[in-house]
Amino acid sequence: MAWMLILLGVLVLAAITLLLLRPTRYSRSKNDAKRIQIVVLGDIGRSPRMQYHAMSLARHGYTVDIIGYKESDIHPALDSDSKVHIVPIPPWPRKWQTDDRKLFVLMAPLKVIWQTWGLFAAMSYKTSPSRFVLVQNPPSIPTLLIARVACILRNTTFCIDWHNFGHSILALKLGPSHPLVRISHFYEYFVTKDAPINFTVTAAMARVLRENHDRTGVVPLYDRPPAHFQPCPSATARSEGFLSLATQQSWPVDFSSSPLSPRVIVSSTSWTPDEDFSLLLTALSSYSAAAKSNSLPPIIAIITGKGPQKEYYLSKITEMQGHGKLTHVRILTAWLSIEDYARLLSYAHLGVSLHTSSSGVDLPMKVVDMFGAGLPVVGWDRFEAWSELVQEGMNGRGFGSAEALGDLLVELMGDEKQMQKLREGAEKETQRRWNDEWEEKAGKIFE
Ligand SMILES: Nc1nc2c(ncn2[C@@H]2O[C@H](COP(=O)(O)OP(=O)(O)O[C@H]3O[C@H](CO)[C@@H](O)[C@H](O)[C@@H]3O)[C@@H](O)[C@H]2O)c(=O)[nH]1
Repeated sequence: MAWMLILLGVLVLAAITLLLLRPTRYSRSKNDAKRIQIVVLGDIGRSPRMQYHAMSLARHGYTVDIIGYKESDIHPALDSDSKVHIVPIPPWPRKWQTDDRKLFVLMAPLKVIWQTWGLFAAMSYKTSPSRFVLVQNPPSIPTLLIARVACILRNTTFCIDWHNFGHSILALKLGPSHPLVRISHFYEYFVTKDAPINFTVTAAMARVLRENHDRTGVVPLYDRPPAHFQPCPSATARSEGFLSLATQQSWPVDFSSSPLSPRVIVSSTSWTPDEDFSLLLTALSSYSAAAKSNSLPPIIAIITGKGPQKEYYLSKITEMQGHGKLTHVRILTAWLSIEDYARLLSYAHLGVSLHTSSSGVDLPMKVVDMFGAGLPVVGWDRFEAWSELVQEGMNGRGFGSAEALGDLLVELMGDEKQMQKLREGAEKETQRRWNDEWEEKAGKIFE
Protein backbone atom coordinates (compact mmCIF):
# COMPACT_ATOMS: atom_id res chain seq x y z
CA MET A 1 0.00 0.00 0.00
CA ALA A 2 2.77 2.39 1.02
CA TRP A 3 4.70 1.79 -2.20
CA MET A 4 1.58 2.54 -4.25
CA LEU A 5 1.23 5.87 -2.49
CA ILE A 6 4.92 6.65 -3.18
CA LEU A 7 4.49 5.73 -6.84
CA LEU A 8 1.38 7.88 -7.11
CA GLY A 9 3.24 10.77 -5.46
CA VAL A 10 6.14 10.42 -7.92
CA LEU A 11 3.74 10.33 -10.89
CA VAL A 12 1.83 13.37 -9.69
CA LEU A 13 5.11 15.23 -9.10
CA ALA A 14 6.38 14.27 -12.57
CA ALA A 15 3.10 15.40 -14.17
CA ILE A 16 3.23 18.74 -12.33
CA THR A 17 6.90 19.25 -13.33
CA LEU A 18 6.13 18.47 -16.97
CA LEU A 19 3.15 20.81 -16.90
CA LEU A 20 5.22 23.58 -15.37
CA LEU A 21 8.12 23.03 -17.79
CA ARG A 22 5.83 22.80 -20.83
CA PRO A 23 7.00 25.40 -23.35
CA THR A 24 4.58 28.09 -24.50
CA ARG A 25 2.66 27.17 -27.65
CA TYR A 26 2.14 28.98 -30.90
CA SER A 27 -1.35 30.20 -31.57
CA ARG A 28 -2.41 32.18 -34.57
CA SER A 29 -2.82 35.30 -32.51
CA LYS A 30 -1.60 38.62 -33.84
CA ASN A 31 1.73 38.62 -32.06
CA ASP A 32 2.84 35.09 -32.92
CA ALA A 33 1.82 35.12 -36.56
CA LYS A 34 5.05 36.11 -38.34
CA ARG A 35 7.81 34.47 -36.39
CA ILE A 36 10.14 31.68 -37.54
CA GLN A 37 13.06 29.74 -36.09
CA ILE A 38 15.99 28.83 -38.33
CA VAL A 39 17.94 25.94 -36.87
CA VAL A 40 21.39 24.68 -37.75
CA LEU A 41 23.42 22.42 -35.47
CA GLY A 42 26.63 24.03 -36.72
CA ASP A 43 28.44 27.35 -36.94
CA ILE A 44 25.87 29.93 -38.08
CA GLY A 45 28.59 32.07 -39.70
CA ARG A 46 29.60 29.10 -41.86
CA SER A 47 26.02 28.29 -42.89
CA PRO A 48 25.53 30.80 -45.69
CA ARG A 49 22.30 29.33 -47.06
CA MET A 50 20.55 29.46 -43.67
CA GLN A 51 21.71 33.06 -43.26
CA TYR A 52 20.27 33.90 -46.71
CA HIS A 53 16.96 32.29 -45.69
CA ALA A 54 16.99 34.50 -42.60
CA MET A 55 17.59 37.65 -44.67
CA SER A 56 14.79 36.81 -47.10
CA LEU A 57 12.36 35.96 -44.28
CA ALA A 58 13.17 39.19 -42.44
CA ARG A 59 12.56 41.10 -45.67
CA HIS A 60 9.27 39.22 -45.92
CA GLY A 61 8.21 40.66 -42.56
CA TYR A 62 9.19 37.76 -40.30
CA THR A 63 10.87 38.02 -36.94
CA VAL A 64 13.63 35.43 -37.21
CA ASP A 65 15.39 33.52 -34.43
CA ILE A 66 18.55 31.84 -35.75
CA ILE A 67 19.55 28.99 -33.47
CA GLY A 68 23.04 27.50 -33.79
CA TYR A 69 26.65 27.87 -32.69
CA LYS A 70 28.08 31.37 -32.80
CA GLU A 71 31.71 30.83 -33.82
CA SER A 72 32.49 32.80 -37.01
CA ASP A 73 31.21 36.26 -37.87
CA ILE A 74 27.60 36.48 -38.93
CA HIS A 75 26.70 38.22 -42.21
CA PRO A 76 26.70 42.00 -41.47
CA ALA A 77 23.20 42.41 -42.93
CA LEU A 78 21.85 40.01 -40.29
CA ASP A 79 23.87 41.50 -37.47
CA SER A 80 22.32 44.90 -38.08
CA ASP A 81 18.74 43.71 -38.68
CA SER A 82 16.51 44.30 -35.64
CA LYS A 83 14.10 41.57 -36.85
CA VAL A 84 16.81 38.90 -36.63
CA HIS A 85 17.92 37.43 -33.31
CA ILE A 86 20.82 35.09 -32.88
CA VAL A 87 20.08 32.47 -30.23
CA PRO A 88 23.40 30.74 -29.53
CA ILE A 89 23.63 27.12 -28.40
CA PRO A 90 26.39 26.71 -25.77
CA PRO A 91 29.34 24.87 -27.34
CA TRP A 92 30.80 21.71 -25.80
CA PRO A 93 33.45 23.14 -23.42
CA ARG A 94 36.96 23.08 -24.85
CA LYS A 95 38.42 21.70 -21.61
CA TRP A 96 36.22 18.59 -21.99
CA GLN A 97 37.45 17.83 -25.49
CA THR A 98 39.80 14.89 -25.54
CA ASP A 99 41.90 12.77 -27.89
CA ASP A 100 42.10 9.95 -25.36
CA ARG A 101 40.01 7.08 -26.78
CA LYS A 102 38.85 5.76 -23.38
CA LEU A 103 37.88 9.18 -22.14
CA PHE A 104 36.18 9.86 -25.47
CA VAL A 105 33.91 6.84 -25.05
CA LEU A 106 32.93 8.23 -21.67
CA MET A 107 32.47 11.78 -22.89
CA ALA A 108 30.61 11.03 -26.14
CA PRO A 109 27.20 10.31 -24.52
CA LEU A 110 27.65 13.38 -22.31
CA LYS A 111 28.31 15.44 -25.41
CA VAL A 112 25.10 14.19 -27.06
CA ILE A 113 23.12 15.03 -23.90
CA TRP A 114 24.75 18.47 -23.79
CA GLN A 115 23.95 19.15 -27.47
CA THR A 116 20.42 17.78 -27.13
CA TRP A 117 19.60 19.92 -24.13
CA GLY A 118 21.30 23.03 -25.62
CA LEU A 119 19.26 22.76 -28.80
CA PHE A 120 16.01 21.80 -27.09
CA ALA A 121 16.30 24.65 -24.57
CA ALA A 122 17.01 27.16 -27.35
CA MET A 123 14.04 25.94 -29.43
CA SER A 124 11.60 25.54 -26.57
CA TYR A 125 12.45 28.01 -23.81
CA LYS A 126 14.84 30.72 -24.99
CA THR A 127 12.59 31.75 -27.87
CA SER A 128 8.99 32.87 -28.27
CA PRO A 129 6.65 30.45 -30.00
CA SER A 130 6.88 30.58 -33.79
CA ARG A 131 4.66 29.61 -36.63
CA PHE A 132 7.44 27.79 -38.51
CA VAL A 133 10.74 26.09 -37.80
CA LEU A 134 13.14 25.69 -40.73
CA VAL A 135 15.80 23.12 -39.93
CA GLN A 136 18.95 22.48 -41.92
CA ASN A 137 19.58 18.80 -42.65
CA PRO A 138 22.28 17.46 -42.22
CA PRO A 139 23.38 17.18 -39.48
CA SER A 140 20.42 14.90 -38.85
CA ILE A 141 21.35 13.45 -35.45
CA PRO A 142 20.06 14.62 -33.02
CA THR A 143 18.77 17.78 -34.76
CA LEU A 144 15.76 16.41 -36.63
CA LEU A 145 14.35 14.51 -33.66
CA ILE A 146 14.72 17.41 -31.25
CA ALA A 147 13.21 19.83 -33.75
CA ARG A 148 10.31 17.43 -34.35
CA VAL A 149 9.58 17.13 -30.60
CA ALA A 150 9.89 20.90 -30.08
CA CYS A 151 7.47 21.46 -32.98
CA ILE A 152 4.90 19.10 -31.44
CA LEU A 153 5.22 20.74 -28.02
CA ARG A 154 5.02 24.27 -29.40
CA ASN A 155 2.45 23.75 -32.19
CA THR A 156 4.98 24.84 -34.81
CA THR A 157 5.08 23.80 -38.48
CA PHE A 158 8.14 21.62 -39.14
CA CYS A 159 9.99 22.63 -42.33
CA ILE A 160 13.23 21.11 -43.57
CA ASP A 161 15.92 22.56 -45.76
CA TRP A 162 17.58 19.49 -47.28
CA HIS A 163 21.21 20.30 -48.17
CA ASN A 164 22.13 16.66 -48.39
CA PHE A 165 21.31 13.34 -46.67
CA GLY A 166 22.85 12.71 -43.25
CA HIS A 167 23.04 8.93 -43.78
CA SER A 168 25.01 9.35 -47.02
CA ILE A 169 27.63 11.42 -45.19
CA LEU A 170 27.85 8.78 -42.45
CA ALA A 171 28.25 6.13 -45.16
CA LEU A 172 31.42 7.86 -46.35
CA LYS A 173 32.97 7.02 -42.97
CA LEU A 174 31.41 3.63 -42.20
CA GLY A 175 30.42 2.19 -45.59
CA PRO A 176 26.86 1.98 -46.96
CA SER A 177 25.89 -1.33 -45.36
CA HIS A 178 27.04 -0.54 -41.82
CA PRO A 179 24.17 -1.03 -39.30
CA LEU A 180 24.56 2.53 -38.01
CA VAL A 181 24.12 3.86 -41.54
CA ARG A 182 20.94 1.80 -41.93
CA ILE A 183 19.61 3.05 -38.61
CA SER A 184 20.47 6.61 -39.58
CA HIS A 185 18.72 6.13 -42.96
CA PHE A 186 15.57 4.90 -41.23
CA TYR A 187 15.71 7.65 -38.59
CA GLU A 188 16.21 10.47 -41.12
CA TYR A 189 13.15 9.59 -43.20
CA PHE A 190 10.99 8.46 -40.28
CA VAL A 191 11.41 11.63 -38.22
CA THR A 192 10.79 13.87 -41.23
CA LYS A 193 7.91 11.94 -42.78
CA ASP A 194 5.20 14.36 -41.69
CA ALA A 195 7.07 17.56 -42.52
CA PRO A 196 4.71 19.48 -44.80
CA ILE A 197 7.43 21.71 -46.32
CA ASN A 198 10.72 20.36 -47.69
CA PHE A 199 13.14 22.55 -49.63
CA THR A 200 15.91 20.80 -51.54
CA VAL A 201 19.07 22.16 -53.14
CA THR A 202 18.51 20.26 -56.41
CA ALA A 203 15.71 18.85 -58.53
CA ALA A 204 17.42 15.44 -58.31
CA MET A 205 17.17 15.53 -54.50
CA ALA A 206 13.50 16.49 -54.73
CA ARG A 207 12.92 13.50 -56.99
CA VAL A 208 14.56 11.14 -54.48
CA LEU A 209 12.28 12.44 -51.70
CA ARG A 210 9.16 12.23 -53.85
CA GLU A 211 9.78 8.94 -55.61
CA ASN A 212 11.67 6.92 -53.00
CA HIS A 213 10.05 8.31 -49.87
CA ASP A 214 6.54 9.31 -51.00
CA ARG A 215 6.99 12.91 -49.94
CA THR A 216 4.68 15.68 -50.94
CA GLY A 217 5.41 19.35 -50.30
CA VAL A 218 8.88 19.14 -51.83
CA VAL A 219 10.22 22.30 -53.44
CA PRO A 220 13.62 22.51 -55.14
CA LEU A 221 15.12 25.85 -54.08
CA TYR A 222 18.44 26.37 -55.82
CA ASP A 223 21.36 28.06 -54.14
CA ARG A 224 21.85 31.34 -55.95
CA PRO A 225 24.42 33.99 -55.14
CA PRO A 226 23.24 36.83 -52.92
CA ALA A 227 23.92 40.44 -53.89
CA HIS A 228 27.26 40.80 -52.11
CA PHE A 229 28.93 38.57 -54.74
CA GLN A 230 29.57 40.77 -57.78
CA PRO A 231 31.88 40.42 -60.78
CA CYS A 232 34.84 42.76 -61.17
CA PRO A 233 34.46 44.73 -64.42
CA SER A 234 37.88 44.40 -66.11
CA ALA A 235 41.09 42.39 -66.11
CA THR A 236 43.03 45.45 -64.92
CA ALA A 237 40.63 46.05 -62.02
CA ARG A 238 40.89 42.36 -61.11
CA SER A 239 44.65 42.37 -61.03
CA GLU A 240 44.84 45.66 -59.06
CA GLY A 241 42.13 44.45 -56.67
CA PHE A 242 44.00 41.21 -56.06
CA LEU A 243 47.29 43.00 -55.33
CA SER A 244 45.58 45.26 -52.82
CA LEU A 245 43.88 42.28 -51.10
CA ALA A 246 47.19 40.36 -51.09
CA THR A 247 48.95 43.32 -49.45
CA GLN A 248 46.18 43.60 -46.87
CA GLN A 249 46.47 39.87 -46.11
CA SER A 250 50.30 39.86 -46.27
CA TRP A 251 50.23 37.13 -48.96
CA PRO A 252 53.58 36.57 -50.71
CA VAL A 253 52.51 36.85 -54.35
CA ASP A 254 55.68 37.83 -56.23
CA PHE A 255 57.19 35.24 -58.57
CA SER A 256 60.79 36.09 -59.37
CA SER A 257 61.19 32.72 -61.16
CA SER A 258 58.83 33.68 -64.02
CA PRO A 259 58.45 36.73 -66.26
CA LEU A 260 54.73 35.94 -66.74
CA SER A 261 52.16 37.38 -64.38
CA PRO A 262 50.60 34.72 -62.15
CA ARG A 263 47.07 33.35 -62.49
CA VAL A 264 44.98 33.19 -59.34
CA ILE A 265 42.90 30.11 -58.66
CA VAL A 266 40.59 29.78 -55.65
CA SER A 267 39.02 26.85 -53.92
CA SER A 268 36.83 27.15 -50.84
CA THR A 269 36.09 24.34 -48.45
CA SER A 270 35.11 23.21 -44.98
CA TRP A 271 38.15 20.88 -45.07
CA THR A 272 35.95 17.78 -44.62
CA PRO A 273 36.81 14.23 -45.75
CA ASP A 274 34.39 14.39 -48.71
CA GLU A 275 36.78 16.81 -50.43
CA ASP A 276 40.07 15.21 -51.37
CA PHE A 277 42.53 18.07 -51.63
CA SER A 278 45.35 15.71 -52.59
CA LEU A 279 43.69 15.77 -56.05
CA LEU A 280 44.36 19.50 -56.32
CA LEU A 281 47.86 19.17 -54.85
CA THR A 282 48.79 16.42 -57.34
CA ALA A 283 47.31 18.44 -60.21
CA LEU A 284 49.21 21.55 -59.14
CA SER A 285 52.43 19.61 -58.93
CA SER A 286 52.00 18.33 -62.51
CA TYR A 287 51.08 21.86 -63.60
CA SER A 288 54.26 23.16 -61.97
CA ALA A 289 56.35 20.67 -63.95
CA ALA A 290 54.50 21.51 -67.21
CA ALA A 291 54.74 25.26 -66.61
CA LYS A 292 58.54 25.05 -66.38
CA SER A 293 58.91 23.43 -69.82
CA ASN A 294 55.96 25.09 -71.65
CA SER A 295 56.35 28.65 -70.34
CA LEU A 296 52.93 28.74 -68.75
CA PRO A 297 52.14 31.40 -66.13
CA PRO A 298 52.76 30.52 -62.49
CA ILE A 299 49.71 29.83 -60.32
CA ILE A 300 48.78 31.29 -56.96
CA ALA A 301 46.26 28.87 -55.45
CA ILE A 302 44.30 30.22 -52.51
CA ILE A 303 42.25 27.79 -50.47
CA THR A 304 39.80 29.48 -48.13
CA GLY A 305 37.80 27.96 -45.30
CA LYS A 306 37.94 26.44 -41.83
CA GLY A 307 37.64 22.81 -40.91
CA PRO A 308 39.08 19.59 -39.47
CA GLN A 309 41.48 18.44 -42.19
CA LYS A 310 43.26 21.75 -42.75
CA GLU A 311 46.37 20.92 -40.68
CA TYR A 312 46.78 17.58 -42.44
CA TYR A 313 46.86 19.23 -45.87
CA LEU A 314 49.08 22.09 -44.68
CA SER A 315 51.75 19.57 -43.74
CA LYS A 316 51.35 17.83 -47.12
CA ILE A 317 51.87 21.18 -48.88
CA THR A 318 55.01 21.90 -46.86
CA GLU A 319 56.34 18.43 -47.71
CA MET A 320 55.70 18.94 -51.45
CA GLN A 321 57.39 22.34 -51.35
CA GLY A 322 60.37 20.72 -49.62
CA HIS A 323 60.63 18.23 -52.51
CA GLY A 324 60.62 21.06 -55.09
CA LYS A 325 57.29 19.95 -56.57
CA LEU A 326 55.64 23.35 -56.49
CA THR A 327 58.22 25.72 -57.96
CA HIS A 328 55.73 27.40 -60.34
CA VAL A 329 52.86 27.26 -57.90
CA ARG A 330 52.25 28.91 -54.56
CA ILE A 331 49.54 27.54 -52.28
CA LEU A 332 48.10 29.80 -49.60
CA THR A 333 45.27 29.19 -47.14
CA ALA A 334 43.01 31.77 -45.52
CA TRP A 335 39.83 32.52 -43.66
CA LEU A 336 38.48 35.84 -44.91
CA SER A 337 35.71 38.16 -43.85
CA ILE A 338 32.55 37.74 -45.91
CA GLU A 339 33.37 40.91 -47.90
CA ASP A 340 36.98 39.87 -48.58
CA TYR A 341 35.90 36.36 -49.58
CA ALA A 342 33.54 37.90 -52.16
CA ARG A 343 36.34 40.26 -53.32
CA LEU A 344 38.80 37.39 -53.76
CA LEU A 345 36.35 35.42 -55.92
CA SER A 346 35.77 38.46 -58.14
CA TYR A 347 39.55 38.98 -58.67
CA ALA A 348 40.52 35.35 -59.37
CA HIS A 349 40.93 33.71 -62.80
CA LEU A 350 39.46 30.30 -62.00
CA GLY A 351 37.55 28.59 -59.19
CA VAL A 352 38.06 24.96 -58.23
CA SER A 353 35.47 22.68 -56.61
CA LEU A 354 36.50 19.32 -55.16
CA HIS A 355 33.03 18.59 -53.78
CA THR A 356 32.32 14.91 -54.40
CA SER A 357 28.67 14.76 -53.25
CA SER A 358 28.04 11.89 -50.84
CA SER A 359 24.45 11.50 -52.04
CA GLY A 360 25.04 12.37 -55.69
CA VAL A 361 22.15 14.83 -55.51
CA ASP A 362 23.58 17.72 -53.49
CA LEU A 363 25.67 20.53 -54.92
CA PRO A 364 28.69 22.60 -53.90
CA MET A 365 27.56 26.02 -52.76
CA LYS A 366 31.06 27.39 -53.36
CA VAL A 367 30.39 27.14 -57.11
CA VAL A 368 27.32 29.33 -56.62
CA ASP A 369 29.51 31.91 -54.81
CA MET A 370 31.99 31.75 -57.69
CA PHE A 371 29.33 32.26 -60.35
CA GLY A 372 27.99 35.20 -58.33
CA ALA A 373 31.40 36.80 -58.72
CA GLY A 374 31.52 35.96 -62.46
CA LEU A 375 34.25 33.37 -61.84
CA PRO A 376 34.38 30.29 -64.11
CA VAL A 377 34.95 26.95 -62.40
CA VAL A 378 36.51 23.57 -62.80
CA GLY A 379 35.01 20.90 -60.60
CA TRP A 380 34.69 17.21 -59.79
CA ASP A 381 31.77 16.22 -61.99
CA ARG A 382 31.23 12.52 -61.27
CA PHE A 383 27.82 12.86 -59.63
CA GLU A 384 24.26 13.16 -60.85
CA ALA A 385 23.41 16.74 -59.91
CA TRP A 386 26.56 18.44 -61.30
CA SER A 387 24.86 19.36 -64.60
CA GLU A 388 22.08 21.15 -62.69
CA LEU A 389 24.73 23.73 -61.82
CA VAL A 390 27.51 23.78 -64.41
CA GLN A 391 27.23 23.75 -68.20
CA GLU A 392 30.24 21.99 -69.64
CA GLY A 393 32.37 24.33 -71.74
CA MET A 394 29.99 27.26 -71.16
CA ASN A 395 30.72 28.40 -67.60
CA GLY A 396 32.99 25.64 -66.37
CA ARG A 397 34.67 22.32 -67.00
CA GLY A 398 34.42 19.02 -65.17
CA PHE A 399 37.09 16.49 -64.23
CA GLY A 400 37.18 13.04 -62.67
CA SER A 401 40.81 12.55 -61.60
CA ALA A 402 43.92 14.42 -60.48
CA GLU A 403 45.51 13.82 -63.92
CA ALA A 404 42.47 15.27 -65.69
CA LEU A 405 42.51 18.31 -63.39
CA GLY A 406 46.26 18.81 -64.06
CA ASP A 407 45.62 18.60 -67.84
CA LEU A 408 42.70 21.03 -67.55
CA LEU A 409 44.84 23.57 -65.71
CA VAL A 410 47.53 23.31 -68.39
CA GLU A 411 44.91 23.65 -71.14
CA LEU A 412 43.06 26.59 -69.60
CA MET A 413 46.03 28.62 -68.34
CA GLY A 414 47.44 28.53 -71.87
CA ASP A 415 44.17 29.41 -73.64
CA GLU A 416 43.02 32.99 -73.09
CA LYS A 417 40.17 32.61 -75.60
CA GLN A 418 38.61 29.68 -73.79
CA MET A 419 39.02 31.39 -70.42
CA GLN A 420 37.23 34.45 -71.78
CA LYS A 421 34.35 32.30 -73.07
CA LEU A 422 33.99 30.57 -69.70
CA ARG A 423 34.07 33.93 -67.89
CA GLU A 424 31.27 35.25 -70.10
CA GLY A 425 29.25 32.13 -69.27
CA ALA A 426 29.89 32.58 -65.54
CA GLU A 427 28.90 36.24 -65.72
CA LYS A 428 25.53 35.23 -67.17
CA GLU A 429 24.95 33.28 -63.94
CA THR A 430 25.07 36.53 -61.95
CA GLN A 431 21.71 37.56 -63.37
CA ARG A 432 19.47 35.36 -61.23
CA ARG A 433 20.07 35.99 -57.54
CA TRP A 434 19.12 34.25 -54.28
CA ASN A 435 16.27 36.62 -53.64
CA ASP A 436 14.72 36.02 -57.10
CA GLU A 437 14.80 32.28 -56.50
CA TRP A 438 13.59 32.59 -52.90
CA GLU A 439 10.69 34.90 -53.70
CA GLU A 440 9.50 32.63 -56.50
CA LYS A 441 9.77 29.33 -54.62
CA ALA A 442 9.54 30.12 -50.89
CA GLY A 443 7.85 33.52 -50.85
CA LYS A 444 4.39 32.09 -51.44
CA ILE A 445 4.85 29.43 -48.76
CA PHE A 446 5.87 31.93 -46.09
CA GLU A 447 3.07 34.42 -46.89
N1 LIG B 1 33.40 34.17 -44.87
C1 LIG B 1 34.03 33.16 -45.46
N2 LIG B 1 33.34 32.09 -45.87
C2 LIG B 1 34.04 31.10 -46.46
C3 LIG B 1 35.43 31.16 -46.64
N3 LIG B 1 35.81 30.02 -47.25
C4 LIG B 1 34.71 29.29 -47.42
N4 LIG B 1 33.64 29.92 -46.95
C5 LIG B 1 32.24 29.45 -46.90
O1 LIG B 1 32.26 28.04 -46.90
C6 LIG B 1 31.51 27.53 -48.02
C7 LIG B 1 32.12 26.29 -48.58
O2 LIG B 1 31.95 25.32 -47.59
P1 LIG B 1 31.60 23.82 -47.94
O3 LIG B 1 31.25 23.11 -46.67
O4 LIG B 1 32.72 23.29 -48.75
O5 LIG B 1 30.25 23.97 -48.73
P2 LIG B 1 29.82 23.32 -50.10
O6 LIG B 1 30.33 21.93 -50.24
O7 LIG B 1 30.17 24.25 -51.18
O8 LIG B 1 28.21 23.23 -49.98
C8 LIG B 1 27.47 22.88 -48.79
O9 LIG B 1 26.18 23.43 -48.88
C9 LIG B 1 25.34 22.91 -49.91
C10 LIG B 1 23.95 23.51 -49.87
O10 LIG B 1 23.84 24.77 -49.49
C11 LIG B 1 25.19 21.41 -49.75
O11 LIG B 1 24.43 20.91 -50.82
C12 LIG B 1 26.56 20.75 -49.68
O12 LIG B 1 26.41 19.38 -49.38
C13 LIG B 1 27.42 21.39 -48.61
O13 LIG B 1 26.87 21.13 -47.33
C14 LIG B 1 31.52 28.65 -49.04
O14 LIG B 1 30.38 28.56 -49.87
C15 LIG B 1 31.51 29.89 -48.17
O15 LIG B 1 30.20 30.23 -47.83
C16 LIG B 1 36.14 32.31 -46.17
O16 LIG B 1 37.35 32.47 -46.26
N5 LIG B 1 35.38 33.26 -45.59
